[in-house]
Amino acid sequence: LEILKKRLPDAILIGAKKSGTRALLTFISIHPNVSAANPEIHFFDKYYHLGIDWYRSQMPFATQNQIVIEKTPKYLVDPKVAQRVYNMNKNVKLIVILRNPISRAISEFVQTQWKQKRNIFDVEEQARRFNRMLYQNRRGNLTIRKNWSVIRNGIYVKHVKNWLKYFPLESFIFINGDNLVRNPHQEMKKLQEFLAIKPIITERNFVMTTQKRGFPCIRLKPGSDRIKCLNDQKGRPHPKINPSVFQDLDQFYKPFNKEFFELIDQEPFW
Ligand SMILES: Nc1ncnc2c1ncn2[C@@H]1O[C@H](COP(=O)(O)OS(=O)(=O)O)[C@@H](OP(=O)(O)O)[C@H]1O
Repeated sequence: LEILKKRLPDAILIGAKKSGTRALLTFISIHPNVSAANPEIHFFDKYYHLGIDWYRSQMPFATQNQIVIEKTPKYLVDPKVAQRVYNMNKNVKLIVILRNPISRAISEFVQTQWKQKRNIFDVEEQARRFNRMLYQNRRGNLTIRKNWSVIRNGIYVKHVKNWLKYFPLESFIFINGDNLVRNPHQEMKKLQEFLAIKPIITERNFVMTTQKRGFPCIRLKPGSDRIKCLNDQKGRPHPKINPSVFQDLDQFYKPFNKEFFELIDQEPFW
Protein backbone atom coordinates (compact mmCIF):
# COMPACT_ATOMS: atom_id res chain seq x y z
CA LEU A 1 0.00 0.00 0.00
CA GLU A 2 1.37 3.38 -0.96
CA ILE A 3 0.81 6.30 1.36
CA LEU A 4 0.02 9.62 -0.29
CA LYS A 5 1.01 12.81 1.48
CA LYS A 6 1.31 16.49 0.76
CA ARG A 7 4.94 17.55 1.14
CA LEU A 8 6.90 20.70 0.50
CA PRO A 9 8.54 20.66 -2.95
CA ASP A 10 11.82 18.88 -3.63
CA ALA A 11 12.31 20.92 -6.79
CA ILE A 12 10.99 24.29 -7.96
CA LEU A 13 10.76 25.51 -11.53
CA ILE A 14 11.51 29.18 -10.97
CA GLY A 15 11.30 30.56 -14.54
CA ALA A 16 11.90 32.27 -16.82
CA LYS A 17 8.44 33.47 -17.71
CA LYS A 18 7.48 32.71 -21.36
CA SER A 19 10.40 30.34 -21.86
CA GLY A 20 8.47 27.08 -21.96
CA THR A 21 7.86 26.57 -18.24
CA ARG A 22 4.41 25.03 -18.83
CA ALA A 23 5.70 22.66 -21.49
CA LEU A 24 8.55 21.52 -19.25
CA LEU A 25 6.25 20.92 -16.27
CA THR A 26 3.70 19.09 -18.44
CA PHE A 27 6.37 16.84 -19.89
CA ILE A 28 8.05 15.96 -16.59
CA SER A 29 4.61 15.35 -14.98
CA ILE A 30 4.11 12.15 -16.96
CA HIS A 31 7.04 10.58 -15.10
CA PRO A 32 5.79 8.13 -12.44
CA ASN A 33 8.36 9.45 -9.96
CA VAL A 34 7.14 13.03 -10.23
CA SER A 35 4.13 14.70 -8.66
CA ALA A 36 3.66 18.26 -9.89
CA ALA A 37 1.35 21.04 -8.77
CA ASN A 38 -0.65 22.13 -11.78
CA PRO A 39 -1.48 25.80 -11.02
CA GLU A 40 1.20 28.38 -10.31
CA ILE A 41 1.36 28.66 -6.52
CA HIS A 42 3.02 32.12 -6.15
CA PHE A 43 3.86 31.41 -2.52
CA PHE A 44 7.28 33.05 -2.24
CA ASP A 45 6.35 36.18 -4.19
CA LYS A 46 2.70 36.79 -3.33
CA TYR A 47 1.23 34.55 -0.63
CA TYR A 48 4.21 34.27 1.71
CA HIS A 49 2.21 35.82 4.55
CA LEU A 50 -0.11 32.78 4.47
CA GLY A 51 2.71 30.69 5.90
CA ILE A 52 4.46 27.42 5.13
CA ASP A 53 1.49 25.22 6.12
CA TRP A 54 -0.61 26.96 3.50
CA TYR A 55 2.14 26.33 0.96
CA ARG A 56 2.19 22.63 1.86
CA SER A 57 -1.58 22.47 1.51
CA GLN A 58 -1.23 23.65 -2.10
CA MET A 59 1.04 20.75 -2.99
CA PRO A 60 -0.18 17.67 -4.84
CA PHE A 61 -0.40 14.32 -3.06
CA ALA A 62 2.75 12.28 -3.54
CA THR A 63 4.22 8.94 -2.55
CA GLN A 64 7.63 8.61 -0.91
CA ASN A 65 9.03 7.63 -4.31
CA GLN A 66 7.92 10.81 -5.99
CA ILE A 67 9.63 14.15 -6.39
CA VAL A 68 7.28 17.04 -5.66
CA ILE A 69 7.56 19.97 -8.07
CA GLU A 70 5.85 23.31 -8.40
CA LYS A 71 6.39 26.04 -10.98
CA THR A 72 5.99 29.78 -10.60
CA PRO A 73 7.97 31.70 -13.25
CA LYS A 74 7.83 34.92 -11.25
CA TYR A 75 10.25 33.51 -8.67
CA LEU A 76 13.29 34.00 -10.89
CA VAL A 77 12.90 37.77 -11.12
CA ASP A 78 11.45 38.71 -7.74
CA PRO A 79 14.43 39.71 -5.54
CA LYS A 80 12.74 38.58 -2.29
CA VAL A 81 12.25 35.00 -3.36
CA ALA A 82 15.72 33.38 -3.30
CA GLN A 83 16.28 34.03 0.41
CA ARG A 84 12.80 32.78 1.27
CA VAL A 85 13.32 29.56 -0.66
CA TYR A 86 16.68 29.13 1.06
CA ASN A 87 14.99 29.50 4.44
CA MET A 88 12.54 26.75 3.51
CA ASN A 89 15.13 24.26 2.22
CA LYS A 90 18.70 25.06 1.27
CA ASN A 91 18.95 21.75 -0.61
CA VAL A 92 15.97 22.28 -2.88
CA LYS A 93 16.65 21.67 -6.59
CA LEU A 94 16.15 24.67 -8.80
CA ILE A 95 15.02 24.29 -12.39
CA VAL A 96 15.52 27.20 -14.75
CA ILE A 97 14.41 27.16 -18.37
CA LEU A 98 15.63 29.98 -20.60
CA ARG A 99 14.83 31.05 -24.09
CA ASN A 100 16.55 33.57 -26.29
CA PRO A 101 15.67 36.82 -24.46
CA ILE A 102 14.51 38.54 -27.65
CA SER A 103 11.82 35.98 -28.49
CA ARG A 104 11.03 35.77 -24.78
CA ALA A 105 10.42 39.54 -24.71
CA ILE A 106 8.15 39.40 -27.75
CA SER A 107 6.27 36.49 -26.22
CA GLU A 108 5.69 38.41 -22.98
CA PHE A 109 4.68 41.51 -24.92
CA VAL A 110 2.12 39.47 -26.89
CA GLN A 111 0.76 38.11 -23.62
CA THR A 112 0.28 41.63 -22.21
CA GLN A 113 -1.63 42.54 -25.37
CA TRP A 114 -3.92 39.52 -24.96
CA LYS A 115 -4.55 40.41 -21.35
CA GLN A 116 -5.53 43.93 -22.38
CA LYS A 117 -7.69 42.47 -25.16
CA ARG A 118 -5.92 44.57 -27.78
CA ASN A 119 -6.44 43.75 -31.45
CA ILE A 120 -4.19 40.78 -31.19
CA PHE A 121 -4.57 39.48 -34.71
CA ASP A 122 -3.18 42.59 -36.38
CA VAL A 123 0.48 41.63 -36.14
CA GLU A 124 1.63 44.81 -37.89
CA GLU A 125 -0.14 47.05 -35.43
CA GLN A 126 1.39 44.92 -32.68
CA ALA A 127 4.88 45.41 -34.07
CA ARG A 128 4.36 49.19 -34.12
CA ARG A 129 3.11 49.13 -30.54
CA PHE A 130 6.10 47.05 -29.48
CA ASN A 131 8.46 49.62 -31.02
CA ARG A 132 6.72 52.50 -29.31
CA MET A 133 7.08 50.82 -25.94
CA LEU A 134 10.61 49.60 -26.48
CA TYR A 135 12.44 52.90 -26.86
CA GLN A 136 12.89 55.94 -24.70
CA ASN A 137 14.31 59.31 -25.63
CA ARG A 138 17.51 60.08 -23.71
CA ARG A 139 18.84 63.55 -24.55
CA GLY A 140 17.88 63.20 -28.18
CA ASN A 141 18.99 59.53 -28.44
CA LEU A 142 16.61 56.65 -28.67
CA THR A 143 17.69 53.94 -26.26
CA ILE A 144 16.10 50.70 -25.15
CA ARG A 145 13.90 51.10 -22.11
CA LYS A 146 15.62 48.56 -19.94
CA ASN A 147 13.28 49.07 -17.01
CA TRP A 148 10.36 47.79 -19.06
CA SER A 149 9.64 44.44 -17.40
CA VAL A 150 9.38 42.78 -20.82
CA ILE A 151 13.05 43.71 -21.35
CA ARG A 152 14.30 43.45 -17.77
CA ASN A 153 12.95 39.92 -17.26
CA GLY A 154 15.34 38.73 -19.99
CA ILE A 155 18.48 40.09 -18.29
CA TYR A 156 19.05 36.61 -16.92
CA VAL A 157 22.48 37.32 -15.46
CA LYS A 158 21.05 39.87 -13.07
CA HIS A 159 18.37 37.54 -11.74
CA VAL A 160 20.53 34.44 -11.52
CA LYS A 161 23.26 36.38 -9.67
CA ASN A 162 20.79 37.11 -6.92
CA TRP A 163 19.91 33.40 -6.61
CA LEU A 164 23.60 32.52 -6.51
CA LYS A 165 23.96 34.55 -3.31
CA TYR A 166 22.04 31.75 -1.59
CA PHE A 167 22.50 28.59 -3.67
CA PRO A 168 25.58 27.02 -5.29
CA LEU A 169 25.62 26.45 -9.03
CA GLU A 170 25.10 22.70 -8.45
CA SER A 171 21.61 23.42 -7.12
CA PHE A 172 20.49 24.56 -10.57
CA ILE A 173 19.78 23.06 -13.92
CA PHE A 174 19.54 25.35 -16.92
CA ILE A 175 17.23 24.00 -19.62
CA ASN A 176 17.33 25.39 -23.14
CA GLY A 177 13.78 26.53 -23.92
CA ASP A 178 14.45 26.93 -27.65
CA ASN A 179 15.74 23.37 -27.83
CA LEU A 180 12.77 22.10 -25.81
CA VAL A 181 10.69 22.95 -28.90
CA ARG A 182 13.10 21.42 -31.44
CA ASN A 183 14.48 18.41 -29.53
CA PRO A 184 12.38 17.99 -26.42
CA HIS A 185 13.86 14.57 -25.58
CA GLN A 186 17.36 16.08 -25.20
CA GLU A 187 16.21 18.57 -22.61
CA MET A 188 14.11 15.93 -20.83
CA LYS A 189 17.15 13.70 -20.60
CA LYS A 190 19.07 16.49 -18.84
CA LEU A 191 16.20 17.17 -16.48
CA GLN A 192 15.64 13.52 -15.51
CA GLU A 193 19.35 13.16 -14.81
CA PHE A 194 19.36 16.26 -12.63
CA LEU A 195 16.35 14.99 -10.67
CA ALA A 196 18.02 11.57 -10.36
CA ILE A 197 15.03 9.69 -11.75
CA LYS A 198 15.02 6.96 -14.40
CA PRO A 199 15.34 8.41 -17.91
CA ILE A 200 12.08 6.93 -19.14
CA ILE A 201 10.91 9.98 -21.10
CA THR A 202 12.66 9.66 -24.44
CA GLU A 203 12.37 10.56 -28.12
CA ARG A 204 9.57 7.98 -28.44
CA ASN A 205 7.34 10.08 -26.17
CA PHE A 206 7.18 13.07 -28.48
CA VAL A 207 4.86 13.81 -31.37
CA MET A 208 5.02 16.77 -33.71
CA THR A 209 1.42 17.57 -34.59
CA THR A 210 0.59 19.92 -37.44
CA GLN A 211 -2.38 21.34 -35.50
CA LYS A 212 -0.02 22.67 -32.86
CA ARG A 213 2.04 24.88 -35.20
CA GLY A 214 5.17 22.80 -34.91
CA PHE A 215 5.16 22.51 -31.13
CA PRO A 216 5.70 19.04 -29.75
CA CYS A 217 3.08 17.17 -27.72
CA ILE A 218 3.84 14.30 -25.38
CA ARG A 219 2.64 10.71 -25.39
CA LEU A 220 1.73 9.59 -21.91
CA LYS A 221 3.49 6.29 -22.68
CA PRO A 222 5.70 5.38 -25.64
CA GLY A 223 3.47 3.85 -28.30
CA SER A 224 0.29 5.04 -26.57
CA ASP A 225 -2.42 7.01 -28.38
CA ARG A 226 -2.98 9.19 -25.35
CA ILE A 227 -1.32 12.49 -26.14
CA LYS A 228 -1.06 15.72 -24.17
CA CYS A 229 -0.61 19.06 -25.93
CA LEU A 230 -0.54 22.54 -24.45
CA ASN A 231 -3.62 24.71 -24.91
CA ASP A 232 -3.97 27.53 -27.44
CA GLN A 233 -2.68 30.14 -25.00
CA LYS A 234 0.73 28.64 -25.74
CA GLY A 235 2.37 29.17 -29.11
CA ARG A 236 0.62 32.41 -29.98
CA PRO A 237 1.43 34.23 -33.25
CA HIS A 238 4.20 36.81 -32.82
CA PRO A 239 4.47 40.18 -34.56
CA LYS A 240 7.31 40.48 -37.00
CA ILE A 241 9.84 42.87 -35.50
CA ASN A 242 11.73 44.86 -38.10
CA PRO A 243 15.42 44.02 -38.60
CA SER A 244 16.83 47.25 -37.15
CA VAL A 245 14.83 46.81 -33.95
CA PHE A 246 15.95 43.22 -33.77
CA GLN A 247 19.55 44.37 -34.14
CA ASP A 248 19.17 46.91 -31.34
CA LEU A 249 17.83 44.20 -29.07
CA ASP A 250 20.60 41.86 -30.09
CA GLN A 251 23.21 44.49 -29.21
CA PHE A 252 21.44 45.22 -25.98
CA TYR A 253 21.32 41.62 -24.77
CA LYS A 254 24.71 40.53 -26.09
CA PRO A 255 26.87 41.55 -23.09
CA PHE A 256 24.28 40.26 -20.59
CA ASN A 257 24.08 36.91 -22.38
CA LYS A 258 27.86 36.63 -22.44
CA GLU A 259 28.13 37.41 -18.76
CA PHE A 260 25.33 34.96 -18.01
CA PHE A 261 26.95 31.97 -19.73
CA GLU A 262 30.27 32.79 -18.07
CA LEU A 263 28.53 32.93 -14.73
CA ILE A 264 26.95 29.50 -15.13
CA ASP A 265 30.08 28.16 -16.85
CA GLN A 266 28.34 26.76 -19.92
CA GLU A 267 28.52 27.14 -23.68
CA PRO A 268 25.96 29.68 -24.96
CA PHE A 269 22.65 28.08 -25.94
CA TRP A 270 21.70 30.77 -28.42
N1 LIG B 1 5.43 22.03 -26.58
C1 LIG B 1 5.05 23.30 -26.52
N2 LIG B 1 3.78 23.67 -26.79
C2 LIG B 1 3.42 24.96 -26.72
N3 LIG B 1 4.27 25.98 -26.39
C3 LIG B 1 5.54 25.67 -26.12
C4 LIG B 1 5.98 24.33 -26.17
N4 LIG B 1 7.30 24.32 -25.86
C5 LIG B 1 7.66 25.58 -25.64
N5 LIG B 1 6.60 26.41 -25.79
C6 LIG B 1 6.69 27.85 -25.63
O1 LIG B 1 6.25 28.17 -24.33
C7 LIG B 1 5.94 29.56 -24.36
C8 LIG B 1 5.16 29.93 -23.11
O2 LIG B 1 6.05 29.86 -22.03
P1 LIG B 1 5.59 29.61 -20.54
O3 LIG B 1 4.74 28.39 -20.46
O4 LIG B 1 6.82 29.63 -19.72
O5 LIG B 1 4.69 30.89 -20.27
S1 LIG B 1 4.24 31.45 -18.84
O6 LIG B 1 5.35 32.23 -18.30
O7 LIG B 1 3.88 30.31 -18.00
O8 LIG B 1 3.08 32.32 -19.14
C9 LIG B 1 5.21 29.73 -25.65
O9 LIG B 1 5.41 31.06 -26.06
P2 LIG B 1 4.58 31.77 -27.25
O10 LIG B 1 5.01 31.05 -28.49
O11 LIG B 1 4.96 33.19 -27.26
O12 LIG B 1 3.12 31.57 -26.93
C10 LIG B 1 5.86 28.70 -26.57
O13 LIG B 1 6.74 29.28 -27.49
